[in-house]
Amino acid sequence: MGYLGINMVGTPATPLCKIQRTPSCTPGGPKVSEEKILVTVRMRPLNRKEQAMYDLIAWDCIDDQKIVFKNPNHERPTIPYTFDKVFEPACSTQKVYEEGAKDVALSALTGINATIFAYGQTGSGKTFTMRGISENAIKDIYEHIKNNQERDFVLKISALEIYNETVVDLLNRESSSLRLLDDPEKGTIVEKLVEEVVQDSQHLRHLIGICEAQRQVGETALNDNSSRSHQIIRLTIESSLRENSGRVKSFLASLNLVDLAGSERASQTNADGIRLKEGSHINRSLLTLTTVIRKLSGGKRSSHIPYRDSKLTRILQHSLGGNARTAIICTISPSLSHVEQTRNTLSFASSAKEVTNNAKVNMVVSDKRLVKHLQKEVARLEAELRSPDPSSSSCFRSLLMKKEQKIQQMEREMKELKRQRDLAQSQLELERKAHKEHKGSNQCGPSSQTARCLSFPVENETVLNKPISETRPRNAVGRQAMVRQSVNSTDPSMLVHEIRKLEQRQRQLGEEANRALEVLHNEVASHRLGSKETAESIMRLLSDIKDIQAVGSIPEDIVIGDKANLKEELTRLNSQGSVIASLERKLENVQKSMDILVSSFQNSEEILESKTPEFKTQCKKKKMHPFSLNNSANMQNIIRSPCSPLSSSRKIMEHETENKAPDNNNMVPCSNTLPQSFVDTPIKGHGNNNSISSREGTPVRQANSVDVKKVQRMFKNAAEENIRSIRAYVTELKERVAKLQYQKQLLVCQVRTIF
Ligand SMILES: Nc1ncnc2c1ncn2[C@@H]1O[C@H](COP(=O)(O)OP(=O)(O)OP(=O)(O)O)[C@@H](O)[C@H]1O
Repeated sequence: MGYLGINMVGTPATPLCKIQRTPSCTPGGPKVSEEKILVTVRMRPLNRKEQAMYDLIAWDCIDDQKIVFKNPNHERPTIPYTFDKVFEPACSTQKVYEEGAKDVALSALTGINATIFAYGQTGSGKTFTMRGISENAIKDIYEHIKNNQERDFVLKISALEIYNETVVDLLNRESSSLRLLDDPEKGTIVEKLVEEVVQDSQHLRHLIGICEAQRQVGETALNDNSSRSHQIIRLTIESSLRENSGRVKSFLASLNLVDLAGSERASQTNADGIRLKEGSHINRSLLTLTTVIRKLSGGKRSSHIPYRDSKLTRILQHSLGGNARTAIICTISPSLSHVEQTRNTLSFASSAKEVTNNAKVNMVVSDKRLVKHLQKEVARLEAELRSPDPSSSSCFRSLLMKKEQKIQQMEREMKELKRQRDLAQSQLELERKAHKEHKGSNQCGPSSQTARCLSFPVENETVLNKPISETRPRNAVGRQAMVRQSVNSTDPSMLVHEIRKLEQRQRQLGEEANRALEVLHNEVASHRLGSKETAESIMRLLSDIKDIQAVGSIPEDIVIGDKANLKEELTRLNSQGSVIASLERKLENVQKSMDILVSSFQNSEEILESKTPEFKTQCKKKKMHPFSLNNSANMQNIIRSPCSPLSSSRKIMEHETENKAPDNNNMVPCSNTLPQSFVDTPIKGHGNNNSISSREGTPVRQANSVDVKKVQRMFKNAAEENIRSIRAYVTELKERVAKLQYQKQLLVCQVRTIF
């Protein structure tokens, strides 16, 4: 015997979520949803013992549904019992099955639980009837399977007996008492009850035979072969149908074939000892069964139903007012001697027929194809998670890296664009300020012509051509902005560059001043003007300016970008502050010297004019101070200078000298690095003192026929204008030095903020 490894057997109750609550039509029967228990009564014939005792038949089956107690004495009429069917003693088991069990039994083939009871006193024919019912059911079940090839049927069988309130597995006799467990969906189940798959009808019959053989039997006064236990044979039938959609619908139901122990009282069986004990247990289960039936029949479903008072009622709970179709065949003895037991049986049957069950089709809907597909998909995903595809992961990784690189590049571009925007904004601001300053500088004064002759950048021209009071704030803002830009760029080279530019400008100023003083010296010397002290003063000025140039020179070994060198440079610049102040003072002295020269020149003229011709002649003969006025050729040079600011004097001379023959021997080239007033004036010792040059390069011969007084007046005017020009130039130099000093101080302050 092969057992299926199912440890628990209960009334089939598929999971609620899988049950399709559709009314079903049992084979040959109506649709079922709610119905009362089918109760029939079978009366056996008088057995041999009863016949031997001349026992009377006390019951009469007046029709197929009514049975009535025959009153032997005819004292009073009795009320017949009415049931679904009443089978007289001559009725065959086949007919009992057909009319009292078949419909219910075959419900299990369509997913409806079914239970067939045999209830009656001992020896009334319960076992006899149930054997016939089982046989017919097996035959019909397999006939149905044979006629329904489109469905797949699986039959399983389990069998137990309840003996003295102990559950015993009839298919595994070696097992001990089985426990009953409560399952939320299936109800009461029997733990470890063997359930075996049935191969065919013969196999089923064979197994049922084994169960019969295993059952507890004993001899009683009423039955030589009395069953002393309640036997439950359970057939579980599962039928499946494959639909075109791939879904599978399965019916799952059980058929309980129950052969109860005898319901007689112990006294009636003359029981004592073991039989008495058996009877008490038997009666306990039967008493509970009766109580349950009576309560269920009274319509008291809401009240407590004592299913749990006996193992029999616990196991058969679904069949008693639950999800099952139930048929009870009450077997009775016809003999008058057992009339009371028969009355009890009929009373029980009368109650049972009032019990209503609520049978449902137990259908399991499973989409095996879908389930298989999902299972495969899950398995594939799990495998992929465990060992991800290297190609796909590397592809994702490289894609991610590319994205990150692109993001970084965009961030860099954004940063650069922001930087360029900020730079453009600052440059625009500087340009705007420079433009404003440039506009202001276009309104330059009389000295602009001289300033433009200097080789300074336009920016400096702007500064230099403005009065200090006006240019300082603007210049400070522009310079600060430039230095701020240098600081912001953290480039020390820009600071050094700025310092060097200032130094260069200072040096250029010094050179200009030097040349101016040299010209002045020559001029004074050629005119024999001034005193000896004046000449010495000018010489000292020349020497001082040369010293300033020497001091202002920048060491060439400055390493740009070196902080230490920058600090040294800063110190040096600070020390030059006093030098510049000194220069400023000396330029003031130059100014004073100019004033003295002018006054001395005027005095000389006055003295000269007051002298007699004799004195003039003496003067010509006498060798005078180097600054004597008898160098008329140099006077002419100054007067005739084509670039001199004194254009009126030049025009006069041109007018006076036109139609004169040219002299090619006294040509002096013009220089572009000096103010025109000085460039076009030959420096003494650098050319022929007796020659006269013009801008056009046409030599002018000395005119001896010109009136001396007129010439002297012309010389006087020209000298006065030249000296005024020199004085204005020196004044400009003074202003420029002051501006440079201011710029340098500003730059020094800005450089200090870096450190
Ligand atoms: N309808 C019947 N026709 C002929 N014989 C029957 C009929 N019913 C029962 N018998 C016979 O009566 C005897 C007792 O029957 P059975 O064993 O089935 O009684 P029982 O109710 O099962 O008793 P117990 O409860 O003690 O097991 C048997 O020998 C059986 O053959």
